[in-house]
Amino acid sequence: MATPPAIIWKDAVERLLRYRELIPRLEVALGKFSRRDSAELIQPVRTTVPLQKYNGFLGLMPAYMENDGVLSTKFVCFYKREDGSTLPATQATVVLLDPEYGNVKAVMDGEVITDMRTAAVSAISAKLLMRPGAEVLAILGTGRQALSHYNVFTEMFSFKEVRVWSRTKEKAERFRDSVSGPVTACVSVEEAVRGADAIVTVTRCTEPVLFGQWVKAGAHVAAVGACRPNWRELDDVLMKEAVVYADSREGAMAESGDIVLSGAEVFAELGDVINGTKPAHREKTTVFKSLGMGVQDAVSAKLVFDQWKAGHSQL
Ligand SMILES: NC(=O)C1=CN([C@@H]2O[C@H](COP(=O)(O)OP(=O)(O)OC[C@H]3O[C@@H](n4cnc5c(N)ncnc54)[C@H](O)[C@@H]3O)[C@@H](O)[C@H]2O)C=CC1
Ligand SMILES: O=C(O)C1=NCCCC1
Repeated sequence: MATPPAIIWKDAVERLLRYRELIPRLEVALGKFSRRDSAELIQPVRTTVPLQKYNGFLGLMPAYMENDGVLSTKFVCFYKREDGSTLPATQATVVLLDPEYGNVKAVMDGEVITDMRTAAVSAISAKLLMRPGAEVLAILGTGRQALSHYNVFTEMFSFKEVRVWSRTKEKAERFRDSVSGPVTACVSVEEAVRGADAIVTVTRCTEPVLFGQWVKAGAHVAAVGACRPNWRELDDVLMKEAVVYADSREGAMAESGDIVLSGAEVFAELGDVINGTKPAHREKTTVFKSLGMGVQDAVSAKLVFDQWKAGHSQL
């Protein structure tokens, strides 16, 4: 009989997940995904169920990696919250199953996984697409994803200046005061992004906040919010001028308002660049459109579970 599932709470996930172990595993998984070898990896575009009354969605994000023996699904609720709402933008749980028996091996907090794997994939996009010698990072938004992106970008790269923008100066200043490194709190998006080499958009907005006219030629943009086909973070000018990369082409075509409504073409997936089948246009303005993928959660959950098991076998 199967043993009861492990329940792995948020504080344990926080303790067990580390970018230095996560990032190389995500790079391998992105490459596998872009090879579209169903004997190795199956990950459909997520199913979304509207939660109309609450202005949100339930996303179901399964993934199966046969050779790695990993079967998982994430349940994530995400919301278009009204201004001033203190309710969370996303809530997530990851379930890890035994692919042979179908029993649940672990149920774990998915918030830390979502924060960290999303930021890690944006950092991979910057590693592949940002110009060498990048000095200025701008982050638009000051929520959970802003913090995880700040953490991994400052861990992986040596920016001389980090700027943040939020809709109120107080929020930008609160973010600045909550992190250990130097940050400039900006009062306008334009002030934050003018001259920036890397720009991360992690807002809950549904209309464009980042306009191409302010973006330095050759900058790299990791666009993380706006994950519905009628939501936007970036304007048409930027979408049409930039070379656009995505985590999943099918996901981007189905879910990204920035792509669907601008008519921009997805040039390549990050996995194509990792596999060497498509070039990294570092010399051009690049946009990485992130939607999030079940396989990113699967890899993260396996890492958490393996570390959790190792810790428990020593007891
Ligand atoms: N691509 C991916 O894999 C993932 C994307 N997301 C998306 O990333 C975004 C940020 O998520 P969290 O940091 O968890 O949310 P959060 O609620 O912690 O932070 C959201 C930030 O956006 C700001 N904001 C809210 N409405 C805005 C508006 N109309 N204009 C400008 N700023 C606005 C808030 O003040 C806050 O700074 C959301 O859109 C979420 O759906 C979240 C998880 C994964
Ligand atoms: O991949 C995810 O997880 C999410 N993507 C977009 C919306 C929130 C969660």
